[in-house]
Amino acid sequence: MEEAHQKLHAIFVPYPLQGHVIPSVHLAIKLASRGFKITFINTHSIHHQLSKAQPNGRDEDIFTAVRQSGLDICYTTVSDGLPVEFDRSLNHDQFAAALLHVFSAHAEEAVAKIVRSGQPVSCLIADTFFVWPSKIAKKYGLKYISFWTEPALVFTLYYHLDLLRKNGHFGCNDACEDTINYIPGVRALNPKDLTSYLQESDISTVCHHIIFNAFKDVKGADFVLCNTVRELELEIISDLQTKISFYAVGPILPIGFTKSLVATSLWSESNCTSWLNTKPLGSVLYVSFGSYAHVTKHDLAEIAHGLLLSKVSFVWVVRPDIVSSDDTDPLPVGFKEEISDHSMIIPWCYQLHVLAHSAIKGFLTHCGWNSILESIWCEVPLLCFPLLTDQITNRKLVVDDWRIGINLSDKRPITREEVSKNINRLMSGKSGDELKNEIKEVKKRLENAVTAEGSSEKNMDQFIKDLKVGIQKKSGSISVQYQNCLSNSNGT
Ligand SMILES: O=c1ccn([C@@H]2O[C@H](COP(=O)(O)OP(=O)(O)O[C@H]3O[C@H](CO)[C@@H](O)[C@H](O)[C@H]3O)[C@@H](O)[C@H]2O)c(=O)[nH]1
Repeated sequence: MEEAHQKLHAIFVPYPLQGHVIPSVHLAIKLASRGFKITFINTHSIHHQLSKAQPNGRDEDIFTAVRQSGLDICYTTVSDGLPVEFDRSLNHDQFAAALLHVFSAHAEEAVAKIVRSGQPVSCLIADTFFVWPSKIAKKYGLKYISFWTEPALVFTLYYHLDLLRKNGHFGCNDACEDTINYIPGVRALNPKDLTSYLQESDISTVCHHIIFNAFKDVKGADFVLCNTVRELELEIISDLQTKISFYAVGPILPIGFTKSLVATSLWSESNCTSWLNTKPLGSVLYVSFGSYAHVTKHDLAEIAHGLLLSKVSFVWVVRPDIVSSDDTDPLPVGFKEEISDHSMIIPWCYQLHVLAHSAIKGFLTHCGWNSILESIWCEVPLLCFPLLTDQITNRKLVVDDWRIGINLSDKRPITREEVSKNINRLMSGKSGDELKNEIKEVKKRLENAVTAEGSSEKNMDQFIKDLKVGIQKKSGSISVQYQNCLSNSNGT
């Protein structure tokens, strides 16, 4: 009874995309193992895809197994405003518009329902890319904890949009090409390393509206948790902490690397362990472009031919919608036959297992932030082919700052010769060894951060302490707000 009384109850709403759901699930587990009660809310669509991807295809509460292990995590689902079977990958802008304009109503209804049920709720944890959490948190008297799943560098760029505008680097016809040296905590940044959205001249798109509104909303957050490590982005984080309650708590990865107890894959995982077991140590290239970005048919063909030219063995994740979900067989004719048993093509896998396998030597990646953290953790150097959003900026961190990866190509469009040359640079010779040594050093920083005395663990302790103090201070006003809110929603 005593323990139940002290438990902090957080409602957790992840952004309904694979690269956000995975770290959100693991953050939820981390918080639950620190004594939180969590109510985790997926969209119906994410839940449907997770269920379909399960070997048994069963429509289950994804947290059943962790609850049986003693963690207090409840699970529910809510509509994102679109029919479950709607092809969100093919109709990206319509999906993004639903998240921008419609999802808040469904999210609010879900929050209101939990609050009205009489359960004591103290906070709302939601992805920074949502445009509504601070308003809903305020209405229901909850602390708002914003979860940022990209590096702190990208957060600070969006946070300082006004500075980028003022200096002619964003939102003008002829964007200035001078080095960006005025963002606090960021030493110098070439405009070509800004996120794709910050480099576009049309800033009236739905994604821009999401960014503008989300970064207005995050200014009302009580806390920001970021999936990064203080030692990797020290100056940026130090500056952000002078402005907001920002905590670096990464890398948020499944503990111990054993298969996660919670289903987090949106596609069925192919098992390539037996095949990898037949390959010599450090001989295979892992290729994956994450869950979200599309590759053009031209680039896909050049990568395919470049892989063949390199003669390196590879495991390539070719998602069913990698080019587009209405082009289900986009690889060059005869490619699959040509690779035979030398290499492997799969639609999806449990990436952490593959990266951790001793046969894997390098990772050709789109530079999604989770993939970068996972690759560092497994000490696998990266071959970078960023496609959009933060991936452009993440490449700069990997290649220019930390020197743990190289570019797939310095020119666009990419050519098969360039692809093959750089695969061989990564997989053999001096540059491969240098990258391996560097990545071992960076891995140490990640590893140290999550030890009991490490920065991320301490930041997590501090966050929980600060949250409790904040909740205690606000408890008087919370109950008043909460009562008002209940009266309003009951129409009294
Ligand atoms: O076959 C696969 C391929 C990927 N993954 C996992 O899927 C996640 C992919 O995440 P990420 O590498 O970050 O790429 P995206 O799916 O593209 O993630 C989106 O979200 C990220 C975090 O916000 C951003 O950094 C990216 O740019 C954005 O596209 C990782 O955890 C991978 O381990 C698998 O489990 N199996």
